[in-house]
Parts: sequence; structure tokens; C-alpha cells
Amino acid sequence: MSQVPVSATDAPALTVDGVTVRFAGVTALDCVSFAVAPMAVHAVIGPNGAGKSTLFNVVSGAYQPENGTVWFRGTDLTKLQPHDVAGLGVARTFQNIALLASETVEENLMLGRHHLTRAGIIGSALGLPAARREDRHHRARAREIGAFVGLGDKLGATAGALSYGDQKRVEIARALCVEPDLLLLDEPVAGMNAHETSVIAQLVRDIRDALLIPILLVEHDMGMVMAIADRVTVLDFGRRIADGVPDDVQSDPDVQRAYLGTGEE
Ligand SMILES: Nc1ncnc2c1ncn2[C@@H]1O[C@H](COP(=O)(O)OP(=O)(O)OP(=O)(O)O)[C@@H](O)[C@H]1O
Repeated sequence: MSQVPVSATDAPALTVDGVTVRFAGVTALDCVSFAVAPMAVHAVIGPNGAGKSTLFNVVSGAYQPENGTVWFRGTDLTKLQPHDVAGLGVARTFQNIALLASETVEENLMLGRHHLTRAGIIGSALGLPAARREDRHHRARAREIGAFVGLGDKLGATAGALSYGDQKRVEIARALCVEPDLLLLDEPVAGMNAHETSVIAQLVRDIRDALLIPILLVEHDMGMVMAIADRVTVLDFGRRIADGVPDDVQSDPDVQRAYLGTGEE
């Protein structure tokens, strides 16, 4: 596995360097580079087809780029499979809700703890004391995280019966149950009304402030991004056309052209 030195304390938490992805004639990402600072909420925005999902899939290990690297904690994530990326402390949510609809919120959160358990399936199935102790510990932590995201009174509810906004919160809580060092949020407010959007926006900020981890956010909702992001990278047709603080990005002529040109937002 390739290694780079991680020495400076202000070194980026994540470095995307020259990433190119092509699909049968379409250049989805064209030599894209940017860095995510520690503890930053870093948004990636862009019109439809700009390459945002592709970028997310590269960072989470689902796609391997044709060129480029993604450095996290001294490791090039592009050389890893998704479960190894997750094992390094990278947790993600999905654009489409992916919960066990017939299970309770608590059981869905427990799925996020799975990789942290040691007792194994046989120990748990036999109800061995060590397995029971471990289960209690992880359940307590899952409940704590459920309460943190505002679902403390819904831990026993069936996930599929919750409102859309609450289901999104379960997804985010499940990602937090992994105890991540980097959180990837894929369009967390897609399909939400203004109230639900502001609740999730506040939650994203709370997560960063409480856990002090960087959050990479792919999002369409420009208002939400401008309100909560510390830094914004803008993609258009697979190219990085802007990268900076929200105010600068918003007034960037290339960004305005990209959005107006597609009639978006
Ligand atoms: N698996 C694939 N096979 C072929 N082309 C793909 C594939 N995935 C994405 N593309 C193409 O790559 C480009 C970037 O797509 P991507 O989904 O990453 O954009 P996006 O910014 O996430 O778009 P949206 O906002 O609509 O979700 C598009 O032209 C898309 O059609």
C-alpha cells in the first residue's frame, strides 16, 4: 500500500489529486483536485451530470479512477475496496435511503456498530457473557448517537414508518455509529422541504462541532451549502471550475454561468 508522510498538523484531512474518470466516451471527472481541511464542512456542488456522484464513488472506493489519487490518513484510497475505505474510518450516506425498513431505528443503528464488535456471530447467537456485555456497550452508544441526531424518542419505531426527514436522520446516525474520521454525505437534503432542510443543515454543523471531523457533502441545495459549508468546490462537466469560501464561489462568473447555462437552481 502506498504511503505519504503525514506530519504537518494543518495538513488536509483528505486530498483529491488529479482524479480522472471516464465512462465510454464521457469524461465524468477531468483531472479534479481539491483538499478538505480538518474539521471542515466541504461541499461539492455542480449542475446535473457535473460529476459529483462519481467523485463520491471514487472517494468511497466504489469506483477506481483512470488517473489520480485520493489521500486520507497517509493512504491512497483509490487502491482500496469500499470495505477497506470504510475500515479506515470513512463513513457515507447514500442519495437514496438504504435502511432496513422493517427493523427498528435502534437495530438499524446497530448495523453501523457491526464492524466494531469482537464477539462474533456464534458468541452472540449463544448469548455468551462477553457477547452480551459487548452488545450492551454498543447498544448504549447507538442509543446515544440516536439521541444526538434527535431520534431519542424513536429508537423503538420501525424505520420504514418514519417520515422521510427522520429516515435521513437514521442514515446519518448509522454512519456516525461507525465512529468515522471522515463523513461523506450524499445529497442529505434531497427531496426535503425548507423546514426539514434547515433541521439537517443544523445537524451537519452539530456533527462537525461535536465530533470535530471533516464532512464532505455533495448537495444540490445551493442555499443549504452556502449556509453551512466552510469551503465549496464546484464541478461542471467533470471539471473543477471553482474552489473557495462560499461567498467567493457564489459570485464567481464561471459558477454563475454554469448554473444559468443549464437553467439549474
Ligand atoms: N456508470 C456510468 N456509466 C456511464 N456514464 C456514467 C455513469 N455514471 C455517471 N455517468 C456519466 O458521468 C457524468 C457525471 O455523472 P454524475 O452522476 O457523477 O454527475 P452528478 O453531478 O452526480 O449528477 P446529478 O446531480 O444529476 O446526480 C454524466 O455525464 C453521467 O451521465
